[in-house]
This record gives sequence, C-alpha cells and structure tokens, in this order.
Amino acid sequence: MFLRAGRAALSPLVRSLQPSPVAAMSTGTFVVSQPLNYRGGARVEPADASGTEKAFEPATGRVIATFTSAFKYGVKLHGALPNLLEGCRIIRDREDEIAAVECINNGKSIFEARLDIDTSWQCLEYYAGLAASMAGEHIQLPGGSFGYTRREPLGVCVGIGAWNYPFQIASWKSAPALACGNAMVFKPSPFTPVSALLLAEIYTEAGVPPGLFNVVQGGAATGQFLCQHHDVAKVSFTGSVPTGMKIMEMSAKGIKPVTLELGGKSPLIIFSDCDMNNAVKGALMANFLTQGQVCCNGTRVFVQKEILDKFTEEVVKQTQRIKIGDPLLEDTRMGPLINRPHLERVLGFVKVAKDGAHCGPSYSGGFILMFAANCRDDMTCVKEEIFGPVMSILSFDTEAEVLERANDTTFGLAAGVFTRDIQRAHRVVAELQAGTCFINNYNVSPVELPFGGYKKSGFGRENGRVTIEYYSQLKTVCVEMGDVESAF
Ligand SMILES: NC(=O)c1ccc[n+]([C@@H]2O[C@H](COP(=O)([O-])OP(=O)(O)OC[C@H]3O[C@@H](n4cnc5c(N)ncnc54)[C@H](O)[C@@H]3O)[C@@H](O)[C@H]2O)c1
Ligand SMILES: O=CCc1c[nH]c2ccc(O)cc12
Repeated sequence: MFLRAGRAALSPLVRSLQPSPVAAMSTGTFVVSQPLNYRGGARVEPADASGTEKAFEPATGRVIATFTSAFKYGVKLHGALPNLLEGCRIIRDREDEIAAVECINNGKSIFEARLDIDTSWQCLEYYAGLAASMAGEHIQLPGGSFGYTRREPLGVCVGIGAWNYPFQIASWKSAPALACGNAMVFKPSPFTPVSALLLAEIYTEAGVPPGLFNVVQGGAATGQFLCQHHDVAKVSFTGSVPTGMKIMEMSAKGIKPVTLELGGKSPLIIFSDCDMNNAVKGALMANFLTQGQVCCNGTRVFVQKEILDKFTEEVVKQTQRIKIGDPLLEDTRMGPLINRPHLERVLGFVKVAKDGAHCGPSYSGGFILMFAANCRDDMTCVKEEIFGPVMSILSFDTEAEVLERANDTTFGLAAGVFTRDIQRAHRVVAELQAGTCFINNYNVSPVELPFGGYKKSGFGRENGRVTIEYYSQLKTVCVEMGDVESAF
C-alpha cells in the first residue's frame, strides 16, 4: 500500500519498548485494542456509539485500530489548577513510546516525532509556569474607591485537531485550557485517533481530576455536535479553511469565541545576500517536515534572480539526499503521506505542475518528494495549498516586487526571509501579511512565541503568554469605598 514491499527490521528503539497499551511497536505489528474514547478519567467504550471507524498505519496501509465514534462527553469542572508539571515529567519519561505511536499512526519519521513530543511537554511546562502568575489589574479610582480585574475560566472548551501533529495539537490546546482552569473535550482527527489517549492517561496519572480532559472520537458529525452543544463555551480548531468556516458559523450561533488555526500557502523570500547554506537548509525545513503536511510551510520559495541557479542546484542536491522510507527507522527523515486519497491529491498537483515547470525528483509508491523550479505565480501548485512535499521555486528581481507577490494570497499564516541585511529583514517582515514570520530560519516553534494566522489562515493564537487571553474571560470588579451617589 503506502510502503515499499517487505517488513522493515525492528529499530533498536522499538525493540526496547515494553508492550504497554499496544502489543508491540514496529512497522507492520502495532495494534491498539483498547477503547479510544476517554471520559471521567478512563478509556471507555461509549454507550452512545454512532458507528465504528478504522485507523490505519500510513506506512503499510494496515488497520491499527477500530474505534467507536461518540457524542457524549463527561466533563467536570473542579476549579483546582491541575499539576501540568507532573504531566510534563511523565511525557518526558515516555517520550520514545509516544513518539513511536505518533510515527506509526501519522507516518512522520521517528526522528521528527520525538521533536513533536518535545514541544508538547515544553508546552505543559510553559503553561504550568504561567498558571501561577496569572493575575488581573488593580485600578485606583477617585475617593479611595478602586477596581480590579480577575481572569476566570471559560468553562468547557472543545479542541478539534488535524491529523498532521496529533499529540502536539492535543497538548498545545489542552495545556493552556487546563492552566486557565477550564475542562477540555478533545476530538482528534479520525485518521489519527490514538495518541490523544496517551495524553489523557498521562493527565490522569499526573493527578488531573477525572473529567477535566476527555477524548471523543469521530469525524464531522461529532465535531458539529460538540461545536453546537450548549454547555461548550469555546472552540479551538486546527484544520482546513472550509471546515474552519463551518466551525465559525456554528460558534457564531452560540456567541462562542473560536480560535482558528487554518491552512496556508506561505512565502519564503531568499535575497541574494543571504547565507546560502542556511537559506537552502531553511527551504528544506520550510517544505519537507512531516512529508510537507504542515500548515505553515513556506511552499512559495521566492529566490532573487542572481542566485536562482545556484540555490536551485543546492536544493536539488540536498533534497536527493533525504532518506525516504520506513518512518520507524532511526535514519529515515521522510515517511509516507497520511493515506492514499491524499497521496493521489498531491500527485494530481505534481502532474499539473510538470506541465509548466521543471520538476524533480519524485518517487512513487506512497513516498514522494518534489521540487518545481521556474514556477509562475498563476500556476495551481503556487496558488493552492498542496499539503505535501512539493516546493515551488519562483524568481524575483526587487524587494518591492517580491513583497507584492508574496502578499498576493488569501492566506496569511506564515512567511520567511533570508538576508544578511538586518534593516531589510525587519522592513520586509513588517510588510508581510502573515501572523508568524521567520528571519533567517523557518518552522522552528518555541512554545514561548505565539503562533497563528492573518487573513483566511485564521485568528487567535496558540502558545505564548497571549494564549491565556483566548482561554479565559476577564471579570471587572468595581469597589465603592464611599456612599452611593444616587441619581434618583
Ligand atoms: N494553522 C494551523 O495551525 C494548522 C495546523 C495543522 C493543519 N492545518 C490545516 O489543516 C488541513 C489539514 O488537516 P485536516 O485534513 O485534518 O483538516 P479538516 O478541516 O478536514 O479536519 C480537521 C478536523 O475537523 C474535523 N471536522 C471536519 N468537518 C467538521 C465539521 N463540519 N465540524 C466540526 N469538525 C469537523 C475533522 O474530523 C478533524 O478533526 C490543512 O488545510 C492544513 O493547512 C492548519
Ligand atoms: O501544521 C501546522 C502548524 C502546527 C504544528 N504543530 C501544531 C500544533 C497545533 C496547531 O494548532 C498547529 C500546529
């Protein structure tokens, strides 16, 4: 199916794993038999099951879990702040196991999966620290009266995730939600239902009260049910623009705040005065993590004409060296795409691109890797989000010209610039219409920095101090120290 024929050898990592929730973990052997819904602090087989779905291992096409879609959830608000630091410690202890599960269910390399788990525990650690410093303001008023503000939880928050960063998305949504005193019901993508359960069990082991973090499995119908539920106070969504529009519509009917982390077609601008070595590495980072299935990827690579040939030559050379194959092997850096329909969709873009651009290299059989040089702005591969390992290279002459072209999109998630000219770097990012900009790097995600989009890429932020504002509400208290001056 999605892997070259034959069973891969057990990687040393996998051999060392204990068979805890899964029978064994190597390519072609992993199976989950436990329930994948989580309520009241335990895995449950829901009584309200609306049907079963299957989850697959992208590398082999095998079924790894059959699970029930559900609607009900069992939330309890406790008012006590959960011990996120203990959760962080357990994730670090179990990093190899969680990364293996993520790698098997998503297809990303084990090397990358570990990095995702790192930014997950870092997120818990960060919000554990912030929780203690959450505070309002004290405001003095005439006559000794005063006011103060308090940050209060919203209540039950729903998190809906995409399949490209299953554990990380669940962590980036739940850590700030719980730190602010909310409960969360998390619905993973039905393509990657497995790892959110590990997070749920870790929270329970860390002492998070039962019912504070729940996992409900299902697709669009379950997502809609959660968004429309009158007990739900907020929805944080990561996924596509069309689904984001529906989520916003549903939330508008209940006047519920939403965070939308949606798609992108981000520009990466390489000026001729860049450090070429770093710019090439940056372009690969901007395009090929998680098989290119990353929302903020810098897929429109604008290269200044003077260095276009040299840059393209280097990108091709380094792209050809990327080790593609069994994602569980230690030296693999690129695994299979999420599933066959997605592979075919991406190959459709590649086929069209080949008519207009100079393309290469590409591989078939579940694994592909592409660049398209000499692209034009009006090409489909340059305009639409492909969500696969396809980099489009475009050339430009001047700063003003590239800025206009870079901003000529309805998306606005991310952007990057490589230059040694510090004034130019800041001038250019100030003009770029994107919520997350990188100077002389790309796709690094320190949890201290807010992440999110402009324009149709969404609004609200994840990570950073500001996210507290998206998971809490501000109460103002006005305190009179004198007598009431009545108007009547
Ligand atoms: N900006 C970001 O941070 C970010 C991160 C990851 C992925 N993405 C985007 O997500 C897309 C790929 O992910 P995907 O295919 O899982 O997206 P998707 O929109 O198809 O699905 C995302 C989630 O929404 C659920 N869903 C689908 N229809 C729904 C509905 N009507 N109501 C409620 N929930 C519904 C799905 O079951 C899934 O859990 C790409 O466009 C990518 O750019 C964005
Ligand atoms: O794929 C896009 C960016 C991204 C990477 N990890 C996460 C986690 C949570 C998100 O909402 C987005 C992302």
